[in-house]
Amino acid sequence: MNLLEKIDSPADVRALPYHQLTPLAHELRAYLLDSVSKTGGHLSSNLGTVELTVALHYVFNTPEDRIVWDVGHQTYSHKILTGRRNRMHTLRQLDGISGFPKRDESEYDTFGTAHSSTSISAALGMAQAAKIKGESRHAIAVIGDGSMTAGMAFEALNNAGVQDDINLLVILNDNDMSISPPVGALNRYLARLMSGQFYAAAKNVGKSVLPGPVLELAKRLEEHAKGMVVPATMFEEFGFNYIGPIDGHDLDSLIPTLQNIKQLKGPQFLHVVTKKGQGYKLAEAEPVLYHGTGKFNPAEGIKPATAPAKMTYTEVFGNWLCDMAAFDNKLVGITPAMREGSGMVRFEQEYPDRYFDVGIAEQHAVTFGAGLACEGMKPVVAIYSTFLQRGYDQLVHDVALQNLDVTFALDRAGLVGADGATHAGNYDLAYLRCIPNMVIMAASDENECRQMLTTGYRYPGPAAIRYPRGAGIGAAMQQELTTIPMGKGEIKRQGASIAILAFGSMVAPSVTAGASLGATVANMRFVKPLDVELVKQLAASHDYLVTVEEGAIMGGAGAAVAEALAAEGIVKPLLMIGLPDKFIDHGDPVKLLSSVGLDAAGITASIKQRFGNAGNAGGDEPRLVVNNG
Ligand SMILES: Cc1ncc(C[n+]2csc(CCOP(=O)(O)OP(=O)(O)O)c2C)c(N)n1
Ligand SMILES: CC(=O)[C@@H](O)[C@H](O)COP(=O)(O)O
Ligand SMILES: [Mg+2]
Repeated sequence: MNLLEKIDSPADVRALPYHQLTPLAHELRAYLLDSVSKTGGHLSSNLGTVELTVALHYVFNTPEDRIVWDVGHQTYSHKILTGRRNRMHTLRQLDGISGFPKRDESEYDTFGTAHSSTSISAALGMAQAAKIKGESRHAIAVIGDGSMTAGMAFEALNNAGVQDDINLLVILNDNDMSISPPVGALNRYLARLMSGQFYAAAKNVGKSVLPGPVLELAKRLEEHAKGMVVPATMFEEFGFNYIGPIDGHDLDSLIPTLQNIKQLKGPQFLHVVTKKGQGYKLAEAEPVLYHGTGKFNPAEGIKPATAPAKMTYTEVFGNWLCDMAAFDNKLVGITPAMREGSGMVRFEQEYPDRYFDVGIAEQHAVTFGAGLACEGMKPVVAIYSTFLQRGYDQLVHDVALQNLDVTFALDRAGLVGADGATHAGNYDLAYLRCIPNMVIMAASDENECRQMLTTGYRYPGPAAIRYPRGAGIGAAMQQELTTIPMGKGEIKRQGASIAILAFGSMVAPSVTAGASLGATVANMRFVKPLDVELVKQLAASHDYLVTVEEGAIMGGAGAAVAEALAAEGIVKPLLMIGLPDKFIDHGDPVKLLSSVGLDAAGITASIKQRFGNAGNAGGDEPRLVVNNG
């Protein structure tokens, strides 16, 4: 490890003699594998970008020259080379380094990423700023083939391609993988470019349409071109100077090519071909399995997971989807490139004709579902809460406004842990609740999640069911596809003085807190339509009301209760417990929930702090203060 230990910044990389760059890359890959196997994290994408990272920091004057990484999950080598090698053991842990680039973590992290396909837009902004300020820096966007499938990437290409005098380089890291195998026409196009068919086709076209002397010239060019690259139409049509495809693991290709490109003006597009998992055979063979890993022994590889004691909500969804598909042939399942994460592997196997992975294209996923619903199909859009933010206008404008029958299965609702603030599903209750026609449910356990999915699916309009990342509470599962009464909550425990109105994942800790306080606990189930009668009943029979949700307090479920009380003219002390108005960084999800008071102890403490000991069994006689104003 003697070379890597000398690297505290990219300047140290640039000071190395050229012949030491390949050994450095080898050491970097070994360090990466060792470190991630101990902490967990994104592995196969990082293994695939070792050489590209070394070459970029060697050729460009970082951080003056800006690198924007897309999705940003492949930046561990970048972090190691930019002074964070000794912090890699804290990766994605509370107060540790992020798994994605973060501006407040390092000057070399020029743009915070993690949601895909933002890099070209951001790099273009940086390039334009440099031009306006008369600065000669380069702006480089490194974007994967999966991330290239998002519309935002093409919005940026379209805009950049007509700005001829900027220093912008887009590097397409083409490993022919998303998380799952990539989908769509772009992947086929890139495969053609890589396979050389394009080159061969160009050669044949030359022979068939060129007259004598010009054909002779073409033949000479062809000989010359064999060692070069064949311009690809699409990226050139967007106004970029296209170079590639070149081997993204060969420093002897990467470095001179980047050095040449550095001398060019105007938008440049370099197509590099890499292998996801490069250099670690097990990851090369199974890049999906090694996309996001837990801790494992690299000598043995990731062991098949032993059946967990409790089912995950993702598994509940995946099983429900297959069960409902068997029952209803109008069901179609849609995922924006998250087949594994959303639990749809079995559904694809069993219902391939009704399974649609649309690529990293959340906007399209939602409106594609709307189109299906117009024709009487029953689309289920399986989408992480955070990624639905990408398809928000499509949900409002294309689904809710037309009151179309689309079901949204919102996984990763609430805090997600290691991925941190960019992936937290904290806002869906707030951003959905204000949309007319929406039904919004929050599952309190695995069985209720199944029932809510059925309820939402059978509801003839737009419905969202939110559930957290990870395992449930171990609830017994009913196999029947049963529904729950629309808009109705339920009392989980009867107490006095204090009533806790809990939503979704907060029901279980609220029941524990309620027991210690002698409080009543309601599982509200629906954020919309809210069970207003239950709210009124609890207000009439208790002195104090508390709402608890794993979502932003602002505009969330508690706000719905407050609005209902106000609408009914009921004045009652109300404490709203939920996620505060700040971004919550990465860390262990249990510790994160505790840090914001969203566990039983925290809920109890907040209630005691606000209402004193009113909650002790018995407590004051219930008083109803009605605003007769
Ligand atoms: C908007 C958005 N949707 C989905 C994801 C989840 N996601 C993370 S990485 C990834 C695949 C990215 O593929 P690619 O860009 O080719 O990078 P690779 O992993 O192949 O290096 C996806 C879908 C995301 N980060 N952002
Ligand atoms: C980088 C990215 O966005 C995905 O890989 C994400 O990290 C998946 O999250 P889960 O691990 O919760 O499925
Ligand atoms: Mg890829």
